[in-house]
Amino acid sequence: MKRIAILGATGSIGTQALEVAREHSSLVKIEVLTAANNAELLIKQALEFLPKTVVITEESKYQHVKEALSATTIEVLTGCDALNDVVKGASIDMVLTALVGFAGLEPTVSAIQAGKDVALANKETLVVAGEHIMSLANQYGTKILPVDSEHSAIFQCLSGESLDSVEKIYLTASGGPFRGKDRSFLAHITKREALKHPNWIMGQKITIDSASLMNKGLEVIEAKWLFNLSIEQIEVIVHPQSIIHSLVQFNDGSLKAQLGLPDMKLPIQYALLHPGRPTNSFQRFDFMDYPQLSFEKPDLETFANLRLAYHAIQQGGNMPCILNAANEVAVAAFLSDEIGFLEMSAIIEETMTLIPFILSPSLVDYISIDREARKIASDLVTKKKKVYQIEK
Ligand SMILES: NC(=O)C1=CN([C@@H]2O[C@H](COP(=O)(O)OP(=O)(O)OC[C@H]3O[C@@H](n4cnc5c(N)ncnc54)[C@H](OP(=O)(O)O)[C@@H]3O)[C@@H](O)[C@H]2O)C=CC1
Ligand SMILES: CC(=O)[C@@H](O)[C@H](O)COP(=O)(O)O
Ligand SMILES: [Mn+2]
Repeated sequence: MKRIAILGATGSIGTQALEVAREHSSLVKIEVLTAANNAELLIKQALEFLPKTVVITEESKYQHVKEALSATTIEVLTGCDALNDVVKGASIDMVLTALVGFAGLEPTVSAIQAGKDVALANKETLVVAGEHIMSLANQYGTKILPVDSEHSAIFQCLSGESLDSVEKIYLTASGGPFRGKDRSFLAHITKREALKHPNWIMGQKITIDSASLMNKGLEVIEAKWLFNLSIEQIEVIVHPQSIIHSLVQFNDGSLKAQLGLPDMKLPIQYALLHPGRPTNSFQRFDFMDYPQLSFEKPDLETFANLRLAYHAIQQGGNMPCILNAANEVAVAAFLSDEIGFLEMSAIIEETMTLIPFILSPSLVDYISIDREARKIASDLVTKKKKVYQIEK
């Protein structure tokens, strides 16, 4: 029985992880569930899975959750610091980081330091501090199991192989809803259009990241740290059908790919139950539904965010942290109709030029770098907001 804490249980990954837990109730026991705001869903989940502890980080929702669970023995905690404590519980084997954004970093560090394996969905953690996280996992002897579909694919392709035999990897990208469009088109798109991913149903932040290709940029950085690769060994290839989830090319030129329907339950199950592959009732692939799989080069001129992410990781140091923070601010501003789609890249690029470069930040430094980058990016949003409102 794997005893699991799910951070971000009410989100897209969190709810699908609970579907996996339902499917494999004899193999998975849910010990902890957390949410930020969605008290009603958290309560419903808690009453079904009866975890030891739940956390609602938004303090104003605490009393409501506490009262709703008063007839049970479930412990109810609140506040962001509770996430750092709850992952250390003696009864937990693995922590699934399914919360979104920089907020994933500290609980992941706490989980590793407590010797817990991490099923990592929260890619922002590795974008910000990948080198630290991987060396911490090494130091504490814990495993980092990728949940992100591309990284799960690479992880599966590497099973039984030596990392030394990898020539390069191909990270597949759907291209998002605006594949093939130019910048004049992107200047006028709405958030409704950007939130329509062609193949995946996901949380709002990652869906916008997919539309801008920032998601692929974050994934390049995530792959670098997870698999100890140089940036030159990571190539993005657009594959609009999202059936091949990524590929590894070995030194002899041979390629291995992992394929499947675009369904996150598969990589979630693989991470939670690794190395097992228990059977399940999930839908099977039918080749006749996909007679053609196609490939294209990504358009780095139109989709500047992918270029900026490559630039950030080539520079290293605090740059990926700045990129990530500015992106989180820009995506939130786009989602609240404060700026247009193209302004997101402009804000990220400008923020990256305004913060002094630091080559080797400590884990603690990342908290202040993130804060500073958010402040600068927010000021840029305020400036651009005025122009955007006039032009709209
Ligand atoms: N969705 C997908 O298919 C994929 C997602 N990922 C990655 O997985 C992570 C989660 O994505 P996704 O499930 O789409 O996101 P969602 O927005 O759907 O869910 C986020 C979850 O985290 C909680 N949360 C949000 N902000 C905070 C915070 N500051 N502190 C604590 N908890 C918080 C939310 O609670 P509440 O509901 O109460 O707001 C919710 O439970 C992201 O890093 C994403 O990039 C990777 C591959 C695929
Ligand atoms: C499901 C998953 O892993 C997402 O990260 C997905 O890859 C997004 O699709 P894009 O390829 O459009 O970014
Ligand atoms: Mn992905």
